Amino acid sequence: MLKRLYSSFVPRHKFPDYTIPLSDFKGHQLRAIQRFNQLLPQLNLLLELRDSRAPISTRNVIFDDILMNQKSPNTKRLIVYTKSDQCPPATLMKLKRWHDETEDHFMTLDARSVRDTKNLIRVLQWEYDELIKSTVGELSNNEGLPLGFRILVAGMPNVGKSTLVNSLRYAGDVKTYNPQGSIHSNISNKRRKVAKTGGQAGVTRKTSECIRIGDYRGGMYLYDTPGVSLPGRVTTREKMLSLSLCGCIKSNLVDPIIQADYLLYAMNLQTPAAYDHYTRGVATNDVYRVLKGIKHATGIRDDTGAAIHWVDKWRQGSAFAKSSKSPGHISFDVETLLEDRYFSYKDLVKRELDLLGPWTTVTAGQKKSKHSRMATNSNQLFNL
Ligand SMILES: Nc1nc2c(ncn2[C@@H]2O[C@H](COP(=O)(O)OP(=O)(O)OP(=O)(O)O)[C@@H](O)[C@H]2O)c(=O)[nH]1
Repeated sequence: MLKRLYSSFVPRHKFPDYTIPLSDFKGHQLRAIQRFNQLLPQLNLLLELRDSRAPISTRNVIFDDILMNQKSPNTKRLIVYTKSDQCPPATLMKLKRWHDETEDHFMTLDARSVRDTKNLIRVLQWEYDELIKSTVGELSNNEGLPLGFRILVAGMPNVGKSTLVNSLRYAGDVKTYNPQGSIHSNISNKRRKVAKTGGQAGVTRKTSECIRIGDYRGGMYLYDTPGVSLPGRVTTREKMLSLSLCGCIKSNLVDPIIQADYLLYAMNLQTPAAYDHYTRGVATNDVYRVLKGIKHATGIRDDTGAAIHWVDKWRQGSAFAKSSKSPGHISFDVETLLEDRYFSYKDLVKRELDLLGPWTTVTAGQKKSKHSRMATNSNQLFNL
């Protein structure tokens, strides 16, 4: 029955040309970038987090630029795609191909899972060993470097940085560990929570002090950082919508009905079964038809309220959790649906670096008067 209804359905292949803001860049994010630049010479690894539901949109070209322009190119990068529990399997295959092409190291994980975090710790220990081998020449018994292994956890707002920092801190300290029993277990021990987490963008406002994880070779040390958004000139309308669905920009920046329409657009390109319980099994390009079904199912009275409710469920990742008939997860980035001959990740990286251009004029640690500081910031924001 559903198949028959879908077979005549043609999804939109282009999203309508709505006007929406193209940046959510804030003053504290600029300060975070200044702090990155300050810390860079003593860092061993940049742990760059991206949301696996939107691997393209949550990629921040600013980190590429910072790493490329570092004076002593010692800092390595490991890309971590979080929220793997909500990642469509097809995206995983794409990630492997893309990163093979660019020769980046990457992994996917659920930042709340002790098992996944333990795997990450093993990778970090391996990186630490490699660093010791390359600097000292050989590995000796549990001896580390004088400053330990220093890691900066960075990424867009709300991708799960603080959650991962808490998990790493917890998993690094756990001495007895049962891999079977620990899958997806939440870090519930509040005493171990060193970083504040939350479902909204911008919870972390300042780069943390060093946080020690475990005692491997004298310890590994983390810095938790505020999420950094994209400058306006490297964003697109679709990117902002994707970021909005992931919670990486303030939820009220874009009209909720437009967000709901984008969600519908993405679902139609993947699986209308993700919403058709609201439309009696019918696939549609009409967002108001879906909102009508949501209003009916929830008792919400207005379209905006229904749109907020629907988008929020997807943003939090709870939309499928309660449904036994889950048709799978949705990618918010439509690039992940394109065949390789229509989309090249490598080209995208290059294109975004060109678009960003020479922008890193922020000099770390400069002391300025309040007035000149505000002027610099607004000029830089203007340039962004
Ligand atoms: N399902 C799922 N949820 C996650 C995962 N990682 C983080 N979250 C949730 O995502 C939300 C944001 O997590 P945070 O750790 O606060 O994100 P952040 O990157 O530190 O955010 P900012 O402080 O705004 O930069 C929280 O509600 C977390 O519970 C994950 O791997 N899977």
